[in-house]
Amino acid sequence: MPSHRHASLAYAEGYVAEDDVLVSARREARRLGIVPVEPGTGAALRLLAATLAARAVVDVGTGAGVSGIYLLRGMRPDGVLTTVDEDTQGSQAARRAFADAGFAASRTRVIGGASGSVLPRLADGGYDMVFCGGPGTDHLAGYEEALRLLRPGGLVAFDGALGQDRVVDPSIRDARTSALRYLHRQVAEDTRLLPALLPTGDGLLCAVKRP
Ligand SMILES: C[S@@+](CC[C@H](N)C(=O)[O-])C[C@H]1O[C@@H](n2cnc3c(N)ncnc32)[C@H](O)[C@@H]1O
Repeated sequence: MPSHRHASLAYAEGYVAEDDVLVSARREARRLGIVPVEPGTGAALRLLAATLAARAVVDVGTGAGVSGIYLLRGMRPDGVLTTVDEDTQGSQAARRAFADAGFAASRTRVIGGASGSVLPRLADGGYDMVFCGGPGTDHLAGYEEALRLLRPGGLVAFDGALGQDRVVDPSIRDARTSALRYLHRQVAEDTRLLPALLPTGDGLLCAVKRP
């Protein structure tokens, strides 16, 4: 790797500056022991939501609302973010962060519960984008649900896809890393999808559902 590669990646990660609302949501996440999306990943999510002119987005793993704020900032002004988390403290912090960011309560559906029980209740083909920001071990289930939830031309994105740089090391075979490798293969080979693995943050695996 060229000598400045790491510096370039760090530069890219911080390229889009975060405002006070995001800094405060990030601080609250840290206080609650939640790991939010990296700034570069957030900027990518906002970009993707804007490119889709997204009106309906699912955020799996609300955390303290950092990914949700980025998504809402990319969505259409009348768009609704459906965000799911089983942790009530994080969800309360996210509600406050969305209000601080100036979003009306009608723009968010903050649903408490495990993704495995909430996602099956959401409408088939009703969403422009699904962001899976929960644990990598849940991504496979998220992948199956996302294909059902997305409209044709919609996009799914998985955070943490590089598994803290463990995925590229073939000697590492723990369950989480193996599950991520399996997800990579499934998404790459799925003829219904057009994939790309973006090396932002801990890796953002994206795929568009072919129209
Ligand atoms: C990495 S954090 C998400 C951070 C958030 N996307 C952000 O950028 O602020 C992962 C979140 O997933 C939630 N989570 C983990 N397993 C879950 C499950 N099975 N169903 C719903 N939420 C889950 C955790 O409570 C945690 O808040």
